[in-house]
Amino acid sequence: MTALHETAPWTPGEFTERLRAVSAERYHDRHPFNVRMHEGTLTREELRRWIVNRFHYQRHIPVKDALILAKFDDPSLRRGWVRRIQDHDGEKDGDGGIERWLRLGEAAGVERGDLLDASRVLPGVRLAVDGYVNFCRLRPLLDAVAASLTELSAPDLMRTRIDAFERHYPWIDMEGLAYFRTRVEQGGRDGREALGLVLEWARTREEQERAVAALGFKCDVLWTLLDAVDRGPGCG
Ligand SMILES: O=C(O)c1cc(C(=O)O)c2c(n1)C(=O)C(=O)c1cc(C(=O)O)[nH]c1-2
Repeated sequence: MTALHETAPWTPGEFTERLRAVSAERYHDRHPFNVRMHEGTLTREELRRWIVNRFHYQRHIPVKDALILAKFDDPSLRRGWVRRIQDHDGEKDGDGGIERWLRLGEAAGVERGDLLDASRVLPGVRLAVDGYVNFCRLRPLLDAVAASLTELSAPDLMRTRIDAFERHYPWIDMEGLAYFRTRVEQGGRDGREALGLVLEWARTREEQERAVAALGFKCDVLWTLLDAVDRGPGCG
């Protein structure tokens, strides 16, 4: 009896609560570096270091989404997911999220070439991003899609970030914030879509727990990335 009860699947409401609890406890909005960013106490050098290193994450998002895309066998699901790649890569040169992040860099005084130069990326950031890409490459579809559910928390973070940048970092050209403005809507839509898929696919308790663990792993990726940025270069 007890064993049966223990392994009974959560209701959709309970499952959603579990997922939201992971983000509430472990999302990178609570990281000390992010807290300082929003308080307005980052130096120019620290903010530029974050922009350079986060670009490494940004440019790998469409790569991990292509790996996820290859796991779908349903055309309509593929059609939905391919839009995420287009959001980042744009329809043509000069479009899309990666281009907007490059403009964010320029608005903060970082040359495009320095953003594109992967040799400037901190080792911890490289490992965190590799970890996320490989997770999506190697794990089942459910786990890979569940890992993207941090995006449920991203729109609120974007709104707070836009506000903090406008208030505390007037030396950044505000045109550069277009990346964050676009992600408020895109992130909300992506998060809702991914949640619908995860609720539909994870029917057993074991699958539900795997989804919760995947989201926890992704929170660790984002947290570790900020740890590395916070610590900064080890030498030089
Ligand atoms: O700046 C952020 O705090 C933040 C967080 C996240 C996230 O929560 O994973 C993403 C993004 N930004 C983002 O810009 C983005 O394109 C994105 C894609 C994904 C994903 O896992 O598919 N997360 C995020």
